Amino acid sequence: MTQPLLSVNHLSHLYAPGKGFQDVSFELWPGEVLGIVGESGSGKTTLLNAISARLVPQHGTITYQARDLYAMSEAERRRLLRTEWGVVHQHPLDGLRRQVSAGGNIGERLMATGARHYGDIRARAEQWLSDVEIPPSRIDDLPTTFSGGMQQRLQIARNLVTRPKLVFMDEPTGGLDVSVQARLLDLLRGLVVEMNLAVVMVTHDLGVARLLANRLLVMKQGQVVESGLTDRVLDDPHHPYTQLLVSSVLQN
Ligand SMILES: Nc1ncnc2c1ncn2[C@@H]1O[C@H](COP(=O)(O)OP(=O)(O)OP(=O)(O)O)[C@@H](O)[C@H]1O
Repeated sequence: MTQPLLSVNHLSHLYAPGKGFQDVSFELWPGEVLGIVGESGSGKTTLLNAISARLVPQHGTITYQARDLYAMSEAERRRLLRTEWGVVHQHPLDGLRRQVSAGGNIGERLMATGARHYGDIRARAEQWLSDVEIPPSRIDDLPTTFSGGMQQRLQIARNLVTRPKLVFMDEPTGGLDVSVQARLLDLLRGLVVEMNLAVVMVTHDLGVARLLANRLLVMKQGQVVESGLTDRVLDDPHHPYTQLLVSSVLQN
């Protein structure tokens, strides 16, 4: 491919001075994982919402496969979110349907891409449950009966079943126990490579960023203060704020 999957150009959205993000630009290529890191309140989630078509930004443009995202109709953006894109929320129940079984949560996304045959849908849902290490015997159970780690794995299965090109993740391992987190990270890393997924991931955890992201944007008070390859940014941070972030992790 000779063009980026996603181009973000001079994007801004401010709720109030210093609250939101300002003048953010970057490109994302197929198969690339971009981590957005920075302290709480630096505008990471607001930025993620704007680039994933869930918040109309005040300024700037986003192009997805050379098409202006906000020149598309609302219906087209919604279709993208149901098919070629995925969104993994920090709190899994925000990204799952509580009243629908685990299998139904996965099958629903398949149906959005045209699958109609009940037996096939169920078989693929079972396969995905097992891929994300949920016993397929739980296929008819409601997600609310699952542990937090299982819910997060179900949310990942629901998003990836349509083989999306681009997935947005907001603190995908936040709020989970350390051991559950480590297994989930391994699983995610494997899936990202295997499916050649492009990912934009918000995290305040530099360990998660190091494991998953190829490139990082470091945000402070709504502005990108540094960007580059993950190893370069974390091993040789140039901006004093990045240096502070990295050293505060080392001291912990
Ligand atoms: N809907 C909103 N209306 C007004 N202000 C908002 C709104 N959403 C977020 N903010 C403010 O914008 C700033 C950026 O918030 P945002 O959630 O994007 O930061 P963040 O870096 O993701 O932080 P965290 O890691 O704590 O989630 C914060 O000061 C927040 O209070």
